[in-house]
Amino acid sequence: MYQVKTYNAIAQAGLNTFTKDYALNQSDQPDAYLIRSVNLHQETLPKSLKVIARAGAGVNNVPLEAATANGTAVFNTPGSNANAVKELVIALLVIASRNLMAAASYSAEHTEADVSQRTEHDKTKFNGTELLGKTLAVIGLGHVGSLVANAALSLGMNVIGYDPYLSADAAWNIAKQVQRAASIKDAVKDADYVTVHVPKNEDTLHLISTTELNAMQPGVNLFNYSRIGIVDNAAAVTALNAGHVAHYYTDFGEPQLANRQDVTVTPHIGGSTIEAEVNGATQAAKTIMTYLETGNVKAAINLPDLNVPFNAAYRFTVIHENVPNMVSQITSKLATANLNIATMANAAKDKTAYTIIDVDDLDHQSSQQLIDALNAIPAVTRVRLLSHN
Ligand SMILES: NC(=O)C1=CN([C@@H]2O[C@H](COP(=O)(O)OP(=O)(O)OC[C@H]3O[C@@H](n4cnc5c(N)ncnc54)[C@H](O)[C@@H]3O)[C@@H](O)[C@H]2O)C=CC1
Ligand SMILES: O=C(O)CCC(=O)C(=O)O
Repeated sequence: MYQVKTYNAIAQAGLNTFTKDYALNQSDQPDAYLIRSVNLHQETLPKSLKVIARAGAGVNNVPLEAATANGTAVFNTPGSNANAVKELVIALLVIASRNLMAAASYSAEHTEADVSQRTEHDKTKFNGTELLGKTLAVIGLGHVGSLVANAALSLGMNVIGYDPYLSADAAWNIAKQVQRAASIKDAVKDADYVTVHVPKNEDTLHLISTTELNAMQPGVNLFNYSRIGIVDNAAAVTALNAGHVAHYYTDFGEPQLANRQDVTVTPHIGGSTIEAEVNGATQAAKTIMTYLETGNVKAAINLPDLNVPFNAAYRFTVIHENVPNMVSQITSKLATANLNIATMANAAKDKTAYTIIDVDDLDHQSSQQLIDALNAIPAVTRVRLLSHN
């Protein structure tokens, strides 16, 4: 029985995906974590932990180096909540263009009779603009950014995208009318609205700061529905104070953004729809089961892709450092154990490599000895033995 520890509110419909071989509990010997936004950076990952699945996109709450050193695979659920973020950003574009926050709270501030008398008079206070023909800059054109860009096009906006790392697969999702910018400055310089949809990492910290804000035209509306820190909030506040940025919308609050008419902070609700939560939890549960039962890897954050049909009786999976001579050391241990290899595959990603070896016969007496011998190879971080039962 596999032990799965969950953190945060995980959609029950997703948890129902687990088969009877999985126990959901708070075990201190978990095989898997299924998480959302919990910050794991201060946690010591237990040695039993083979996989962390993040229901959602961002993995900045997961200590990736520690996980890799522990031999723990880390996955997210790409795209599972992208539509939810897209719809929220489109709603905010409409809110921004039509002064809708102020207009919608208007009736709450007046008595019924007063409203009926004043409506026609006061409506001029809430004049807006249309999105049709306005320009949106989208920084990051992955799962969320591509949906936002395409939806904005369908509203008649001009859309300029910037994403120097766009994958070939992701490029297929972007409408050809989205113009490509060569730099952030080029993307934002004529934009009425700027939205960022990039992962948080050391390269994207303060991606939008004073230089980029100064490159925007006065009156721009800025959106950060990615992560705190991608927009330099201190620089954004300076630009708001100068009247250069008209309004800043973000999903991530901090004290300097509080109590301002020109800032809207939503409480990290970008992915908070029933549909997105079910999608994410279901995808995460399936990922955990596939990895624990077959060792196969597709789109892990810290392991290379490796997909080998599991047809043999037994499978060894070995996570190790990406250094020379590992495969020969591993196979020589199997040779010493007099084992015939049915299938073998190896792949590497950055500093980490992963080897799968299938065998048809295995003497149970000596299997633990072999696991110990593989674990004793310097640079091996985790060995697992899988079988079909
Ligand atoms: N507010 C919320 O609740 C949610 C927030 N997010 C966040 O939104 C962001 C985007 O998520 P996804 O679209 O799913 O990720 P993704 O990985 O599908 O796309 C990110 C894109 O950013 C691009 N990129 C990376 N560095 C860049 C840079 N320096 N400049 C320009 N582009 C760059 C990548 O090439 C990629 O195409 C992430 O930070 C994620 O954590 C995602 C879902 C919900
Ligand atoms: O609602 C959540 O769990 C977080 C969504 C999010 O920020 C993400 O998927 O990166």
